[in-house]
Amino acid sequence: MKIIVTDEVASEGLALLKQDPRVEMDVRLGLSKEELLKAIGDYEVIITRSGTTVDRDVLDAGKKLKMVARAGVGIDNVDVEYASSRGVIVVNAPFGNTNSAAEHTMALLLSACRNVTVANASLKKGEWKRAPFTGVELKGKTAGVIGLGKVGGRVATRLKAFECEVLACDPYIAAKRAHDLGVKLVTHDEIYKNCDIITVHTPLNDETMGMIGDREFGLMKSGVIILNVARGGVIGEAPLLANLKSGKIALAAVDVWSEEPPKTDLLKELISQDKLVVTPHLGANTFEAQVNVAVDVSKEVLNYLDEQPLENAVNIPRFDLALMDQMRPFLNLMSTMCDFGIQLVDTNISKVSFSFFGSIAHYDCTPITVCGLAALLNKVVEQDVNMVNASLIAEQMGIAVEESKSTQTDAFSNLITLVLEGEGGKRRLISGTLFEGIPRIVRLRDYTMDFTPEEHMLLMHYADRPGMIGKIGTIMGQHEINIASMNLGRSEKKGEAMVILSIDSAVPPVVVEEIKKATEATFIKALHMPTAKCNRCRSCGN
Ligand SMILES: NC(=O)c1ccc[n+]([C@@H]2O[C@H](COP(=O)([O-])OP(=O)(O)OC[C@H]3O[C@@H](n4cnc5c(N)ncnc54)[C@H](O)[C@@H]3O)[C@@H](O)[C@H]2O)c1
Ligand SMILES: O=C(O)[C@H](O)COP(=O)(O)O
Repeated sequence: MKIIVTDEVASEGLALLKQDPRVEMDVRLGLSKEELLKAIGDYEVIITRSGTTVDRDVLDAGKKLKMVARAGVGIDNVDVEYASSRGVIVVNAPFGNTNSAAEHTMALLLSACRNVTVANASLKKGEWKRAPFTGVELKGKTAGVIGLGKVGGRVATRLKAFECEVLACDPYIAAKRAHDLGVKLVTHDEIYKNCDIITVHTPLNDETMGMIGDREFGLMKSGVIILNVARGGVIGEAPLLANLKSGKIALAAVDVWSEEPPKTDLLKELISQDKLVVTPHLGANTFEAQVNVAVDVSKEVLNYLDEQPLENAVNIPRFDLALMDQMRPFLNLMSTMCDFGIQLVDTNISKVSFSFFGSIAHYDCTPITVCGLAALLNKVVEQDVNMVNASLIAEQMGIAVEESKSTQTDAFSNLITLVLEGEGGKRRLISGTLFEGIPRIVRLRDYTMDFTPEEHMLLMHYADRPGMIGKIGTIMGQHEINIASMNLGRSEKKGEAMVILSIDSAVPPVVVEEIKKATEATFIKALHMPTAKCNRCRSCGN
């Protein structure tokens, strides 16, 4: 697999990939957009930081691209929605630089409060000035944390250690988190009105872009201290400059910019302000954090190569890692049922229903549904369908997807039912379960069955009468096709029968035709299930 690394990523992480014989890696830093567009077509994985914009152009040019791996938390530089539509997995490293960003926030806050940067420059110039650099203390101040996630939570804890009263605002967290951190949860406006120090720790998105602008600055106390170590643009840069100049903001510190590196006159003027401490996006730049995020994304790339579950994919529905071992056999069952079911459909599909019964229904089954959808669509569209783009492709094709769950079940502790509906209301129903971790199909239409799908099978439906099995066996024997097992479902004696044969090799179309004639089958289909090769194996779970 060819990997391109376009930002500085710690060698300790990349070493994990380099030592893998399946990986061919090129580190190409400082590429212009044109250069990246030219190069990206050769690669299956791009490893980046915030310095590389992975937009539509890059994703379109990345014809072989399977994964965008962001060695850090913010993914605002990646067009995740477009990547998803193209089936490209986006992973990040959401934990490795949290502490680094929180410590950097405190470093900037203390630098601003104690005039460290300006006093440092003054002394280095040969001056000895003390009174102009008189600072302010954190103790006793009210500090507001906007975004009480991983970084915000750590900043809150550190502010408390400095004896600040901490207010926080985050509409998406449980009140318990604020309670556990010992901070008071308030509204955005209460933060603006009451705080001496305000620090933002939200992602940059449509909701948070320009979140702090003229109105919000208008609500703030005079002499407020403002920090942005989250993303450029969360605090409006023009109003920040205006309020720094007017003195409404006493001090500020900014690590992140709407344009990096900053080139506009506005940003240059903002950066030049004495009351503003600035750094060039250094929040995550500690040796510790860089090793952490590099190792984390490299492990994700290896997980992808090994077909193991991804821990930090941002555009794939997934189970909690703790549940993964328990759920993997159900993913296999679902793929098997879908591979089987789709071969029975001879019209366009208009609706797919996935129903989960029994103890499995206690869990979020979305990953199993999406896995099934991907298995189905892979068989019907040219495009490569995976768990990233399956739902989107179904929507584009006008296929309705339904999921239902019930903890009630009759005979099995767990049961999954797949219903495929085609044109003219044609329905195919398949129910499956796991016996000791192995997929079993236990219902086809209204027939009770019991078989483990195998690589080669023959399914048929005919009027049950004596001698049918013998006829089938004779024809198969004449063509030297060995029957491994047979399962028969009947609604009543001498009624209709549904028969499934597992065979050791494929049944050629002429033989299918011969059997059809001999049995007067109303339905007959030779099925090929390459994915079922492993169904007899009890250990690998593939
Ligand atoms: N300067 C750096 O180098 C650096 C380093 C790490 C993280 N970051 C940035 O810091 C930010 C936070 O990172 P994190 O790891 O803590 O992310 P996180 O996802 O753990 O936390 C973000 C929090 O913001 C909250 N939030 C979202 N919208 C909000 C809104 N409108 N108002 C209030 N809260 C809102 C979310 O509920 C979440 O709790 C991200 O933008 C990340 O990119 C920057
Ligand atoms: O979002 C992040 O992880 C931080 O902002 C760090 O970005 P960087 O990896 O470009 O330093």
